[in-house]
Amino acid sequence: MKITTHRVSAPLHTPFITALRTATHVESLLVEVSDGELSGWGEAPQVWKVTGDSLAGSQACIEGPITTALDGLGPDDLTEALRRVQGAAVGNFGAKDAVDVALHDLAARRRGQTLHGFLGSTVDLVRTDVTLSVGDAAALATAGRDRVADGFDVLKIKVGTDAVGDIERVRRVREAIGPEPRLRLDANQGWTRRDAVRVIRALEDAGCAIELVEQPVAAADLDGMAWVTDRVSTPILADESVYGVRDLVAVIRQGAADLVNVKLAKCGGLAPARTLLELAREHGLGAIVGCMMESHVGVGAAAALVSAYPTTTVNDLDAAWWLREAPVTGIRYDGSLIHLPSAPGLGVTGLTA
Ligand SMILES: C[C@H](N)C(=O)N[C@H](CCC(=O)O)C(=O)O
Ligand SMILES: [Mg+2]
Repeated sequence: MKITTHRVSAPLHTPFITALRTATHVESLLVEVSDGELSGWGEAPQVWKVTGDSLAGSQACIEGPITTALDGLGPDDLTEALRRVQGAAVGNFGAKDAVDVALHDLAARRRGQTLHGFLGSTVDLVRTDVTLSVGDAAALATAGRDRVADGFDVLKIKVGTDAVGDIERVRRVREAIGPEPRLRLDANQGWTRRDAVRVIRALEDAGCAIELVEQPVAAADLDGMAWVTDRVSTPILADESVYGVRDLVAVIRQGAADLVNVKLAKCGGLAPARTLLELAREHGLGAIVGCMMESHVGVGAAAALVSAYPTTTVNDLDAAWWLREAPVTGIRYDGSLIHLPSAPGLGVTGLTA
């Protein structure tokens, strides 16, 4: 098998702003694994402020230890190939994700199947929420109304930059969109535990009907997250606190959250993501599948996953919707619905530009 990497810098139509970072582009390494005839595709997004993965680091890992680990292996032994990818290096989840997905994609194509079909799915539509960037109350209220008009019925508001102001911002969005659309919040680690309880209780008292609050406190502060989870009625979703199985076990043991956000770029691809979803299910923890700011390749793989392994609520797979133009063919958005491709694998036929 031959592995080729392509650096992609794709502009967004609107800046994506969280408590951790501002992105104007998706910066990704697209990875192509070829058997000489067919290619499977995967994606390693650069997210310095979340995973710490960079294009250069992912490229070095893929061209170095991962390529060495796969040396001499044919495309038919998917299980062994996936095992070798995970064992090739410590960390480097973006690099492992890209090659894991590309290997799955190649295996699906070799059978003439879509990736979601290969994973066992019989559905080709997946629902997503849409994110509202950090902003002032008026801008958020307008963006909320616009997204509902675009056909989204689950909105995720980025908060966490200023706890007191967050209460008013969220209240204004709820007022602007009315009672029907679901609202969820993502603080991206921006609050202290006391801020988190104060904000969430204020929103509960104001009747804002928040579906869930994602990563209220610092990733490493599981005690703090458990403290918050114990003190509010709104479900708490662990994101940056959970990369792999060890992290999820810690969250479960401490009762630190009600749900977990599984992302391919945090755990290293489809195989480890399935393990996490299974573990969450066995322990009665809710789960969603999310994404980093990444393109149709990474989001397409995550959408294929949830079409085969349903989660407990609507997933957070809007990243590719933010792109001004698609750098590859594959999934397509229609309001809150993601149409999975009918072409083999992820439906990627090469770079469009
Ligand atoms: C894109 C998705 N809706 C999202 O919000 N993901 C973020 C991290 C994305 C990034 O910073 O690249 C999250 O859930 O924290
Ligand atoms: Mg998050």
